[in-house]
Amino acid sequence: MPDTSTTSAAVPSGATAGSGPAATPVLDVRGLTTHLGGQQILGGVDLRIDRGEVVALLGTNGSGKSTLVRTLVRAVPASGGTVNVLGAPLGPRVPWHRIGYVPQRLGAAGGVPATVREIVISGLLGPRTLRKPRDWRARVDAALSEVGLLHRRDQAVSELSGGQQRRVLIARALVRDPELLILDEPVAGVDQPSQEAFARTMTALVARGVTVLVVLHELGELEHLITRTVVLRHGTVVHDGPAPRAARGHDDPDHDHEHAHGDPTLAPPAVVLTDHPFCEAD
Ligand SMILES: Nc1ncnc2c1ncn2[C@@H]1O[C@H](COP(=O)(O)OP(=O)(O)OP(=O)(O)O)[C@@H](O)[C@H]1O
Repeated sequence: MPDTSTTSAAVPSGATAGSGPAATPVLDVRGLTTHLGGQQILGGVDLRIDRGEVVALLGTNGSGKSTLVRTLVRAVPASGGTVNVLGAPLGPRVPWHRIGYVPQRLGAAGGVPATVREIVISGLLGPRTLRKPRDWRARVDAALSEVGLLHRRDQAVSELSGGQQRRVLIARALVRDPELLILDEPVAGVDQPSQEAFARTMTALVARGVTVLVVLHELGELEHLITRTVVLRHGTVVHDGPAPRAARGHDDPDHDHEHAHGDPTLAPPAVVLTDHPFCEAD
């Protein structure tokens, strides 16, 4: 894996992300390139996210959204550029315990005879320690309550619906009490109750000031929370700006919103490591 830490000089390591324009960004990505299977997937991505922002990452299928977030959590290696996360260059100095990641798929848990609680507990384990914190029971129960699955905690995760399994992964991320939450299509194909539970969870997290990067195909129930949209196309950012907001209904010919009609990727469209904490076998 390339060590991007040696090329990163944007932010002094250990700096604390704060508020205000001069504060250290939660995420600072410059010229990021990623290759997979011998092909360039990300072609020089620039992205800055400040504390408290809720950023939706959009784009058509295959535009590179998952590759970008997987690169940010070191699930796939960067091949160029610099990335700083919570003030540290991408690598072991990043405070991974302050970051929650929800992958697109259940990954390693699929087919494994683990209970809901065991999956969530795994979110408390770090890359260098398998020891649970003393208050693990309370934290696990709180995270499961947050996603409405406390009553399922002793059930095998394989017995849950796809939407419920996704909620377990969200609880696994929340149990870390993250400052930065990265989610990859958390509501794609999930049942309505799970979508509503997710929207309630996100509303509570945003109210607490958690910074969010979420891959989405459509803003849907999260539209009111999104502060910025970033659109990828062919592995590069083609739009980075305020979330489009319809002032009148979309059927109204005089409706007013900020996205370009001619470009479907700009319409209100369509939200996981060895020495890293989120290794997924998907
Ligand atoms: N492990 C891999 N090896 C080779 N190519 C890959 C790999 N993973 C993804 N790709 C390719 O990278 C491109 C971007 O895929 P990615 O999953 O990042 O897109 P996406 O925008 O998240 O798509 P979707 O919306 O369908 O999830 C696609 O062309 C895909 O085929």
